[in-house]
Formats: sequence, C-alpha cells, structure tokens
Amino acid sequence: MLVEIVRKKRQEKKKRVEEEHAALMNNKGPGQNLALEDREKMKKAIVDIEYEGYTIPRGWKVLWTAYGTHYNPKYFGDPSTFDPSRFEDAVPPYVFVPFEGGPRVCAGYQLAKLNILIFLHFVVTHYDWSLRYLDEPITMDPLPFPFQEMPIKISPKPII
Ligand code: HEM
Repeated sequence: MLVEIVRKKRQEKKKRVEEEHAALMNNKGPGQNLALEDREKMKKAIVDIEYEGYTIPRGWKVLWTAYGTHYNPKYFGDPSTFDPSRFEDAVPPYVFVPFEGGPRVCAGYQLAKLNILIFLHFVVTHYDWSLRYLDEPITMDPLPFPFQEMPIKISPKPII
C-alpha cells in the first residue's frame, strides 16, 4: 500500500516536472527570450516576493547572476578594474558570491578554492607565462568570460 502511494506520488511529480519543462521549452512565461542554457539555470519563486518595489509572483522564473552583485559600485568601487587588493578589507556577507550562498551554496566550494590555489601556485612558481592577447575583451553571457578564451604562452621556468 505504502509502496503504491510513493509510486503514485513519484509519477505525479514526474508528470508535473515534464509539463513545466514542456511549457518552458514552448517559451511560455517570463524568461522566454533567454537561451535554453540560461533558462535552465533559473530558479522558481515558490511564494510571492516583494523586492525593491517589484513583485515577483509565485511561479515566476528568476535568473540571478553574480554579475549584478560583483559589478555593483556600491560594494566594489571601480568594479571593472582588476584590483585584487580590494579584497584586503573584509567583504560583507553575500557580496562576493561566485559560489552563491545560503543553504544551496556550492557543495564543493572549499575543494574548488583549494584546487585553484594549488594550481595557481604551481603555474606561477614553475612556469613562465604570458597572455596571447593583451587587451582581450571580456564578454558577459551572462557571466564574465574572456572573448577568445584567454590563451596563454607557457613554458617551464629554467632550473637554477
Ligand atoms: C570554481 C569552481 C566552482 C564554482 C565557481 C562553483 C559554483 C557553484 C554555484 C554558483 C552553485 C549554485 C548553483 C545554483 O544554485 O544554481 C554550485 C552548486 C554546487 N556545486 Fe559548485 N562550483 C565550483 C566547483 C565545485 C566542485 C569542485 C564541486 C564538487 C566537488 C561542486 C559541487 C557543487 C554541488 C554539489 C552543488 C549543488 C549544491 C546544492 O544545490 O545544494 N562545485 N556551485
């Protein structure tokens, strides 16, 4: 009996998800002009939300990107300048959010940060490298991305 109820509930949920997905694919509802990849990154408002004078009705799809926060001069002065020293002062919570935040924060963020640190350490200490395109533009799609995928010339440092 219990197994039957669980199976039925699963089937109902599957049907609901398929219907929602089909509606999204048919360009119904907000977000219709976005690329499929971006639409799939969207969250769904599960209650009506009031935010800065706007109402986001329950059921609407919402696309949030870190770009809006990271390029906000209220939090990061002169945001388009590469200035790592801006992180010398503590950044308020939920302001630097490449891994998002809250209960759905990236589950691998500590591992990712450690990997990046180790990778950069070895690139900088063991290799000579330079940018192929010095003034390569950054595109927004919607996250910042180097236009030509930032190729670099790299060679092992001579052993002294
Ligand atoms: C630079 C590397 C990474 C970045 C920038 C990153 C960023 C993110 C972001 C923004 C989310 C939230 C996605 C969303 O809510 O739509 C996320 C979720 C997640 N990430 Fe990462 N991530 C990285 C590396 C990793 C690694 C190395 C792992 C695992 C080893 C990982 C595992 C996960 C998991 C399991 C979730 C889903 C968490 C949940 O929904 O509860 N990530 N990540």
